[in-house]
Amino acid sequence: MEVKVYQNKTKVAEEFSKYLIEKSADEKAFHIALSGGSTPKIVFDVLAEEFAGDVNWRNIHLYWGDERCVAPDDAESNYKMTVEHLISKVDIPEENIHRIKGEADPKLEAKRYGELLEKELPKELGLPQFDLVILGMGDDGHTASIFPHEIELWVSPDNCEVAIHPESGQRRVSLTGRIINNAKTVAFLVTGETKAEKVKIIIDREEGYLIYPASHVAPKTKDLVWFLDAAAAKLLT
Ligand SMILES: O=C(O)[C@H](O)[C@@H](O)[C@H](O)[C@H](O)COP(=O)(O)O
Repeated sequence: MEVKVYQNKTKVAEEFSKYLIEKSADEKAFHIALSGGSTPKIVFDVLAEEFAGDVNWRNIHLYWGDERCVAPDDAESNYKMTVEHLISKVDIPEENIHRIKGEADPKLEAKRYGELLEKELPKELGLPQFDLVILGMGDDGHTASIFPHEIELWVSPDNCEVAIHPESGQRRVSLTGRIINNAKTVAFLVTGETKAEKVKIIIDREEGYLIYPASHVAPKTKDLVWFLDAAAAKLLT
């Protein structure tokens, strides 16, 4: 595991953009699962506005680590956020975009998306393998849409599950641990002071850390990188 700390969100976005460019430089398909939330917005803006010319978008295939069960034009949609902050600004072929259909029946969509991963992604150890999974972490230590109150979803035998947000009750389709931990690389993008406590507990594996889904992110390749701003990293020694 590698922990990279930068002074602010913009610097995190810039350094992650450079990291992505380096990782995806080979002339072959690069399959990425994106996260939702507010941190990626800044990263996508910087990537699209400052580094777009350095990425071979024809090789980039976008997927989502989770999606809210809403229409694709709903303000809550991770897909809509990604279109606004990234996809609308770069020359990525439409056929390279594999959204989770938030408007569909959640159970049926979790099944469909799980089958899509089997079909579209290369296999490693018999499971679909992403080149890169980008994750955020909630203040409660959730990641993707695996929340502490449903942590058993992490070990589901399926590629995707239907989760429920603990406060809003909103349903979501989420990748599960078997896919996330089968990725070649996992990058956490975590910023802001509200994350500092969980970042410390999880990275330093303090007592009780396993109740947080983010603590179960452990790619078999060991290639796990935390991109943090100083605020989220402030309790790390
Ligand atoms: O759909 C989502 O909301 C995300 O996938 C979620 O897991 C997010 O990454 C965390 O909630 C952190 O969000 P912030 O980046 O806004 O802190």
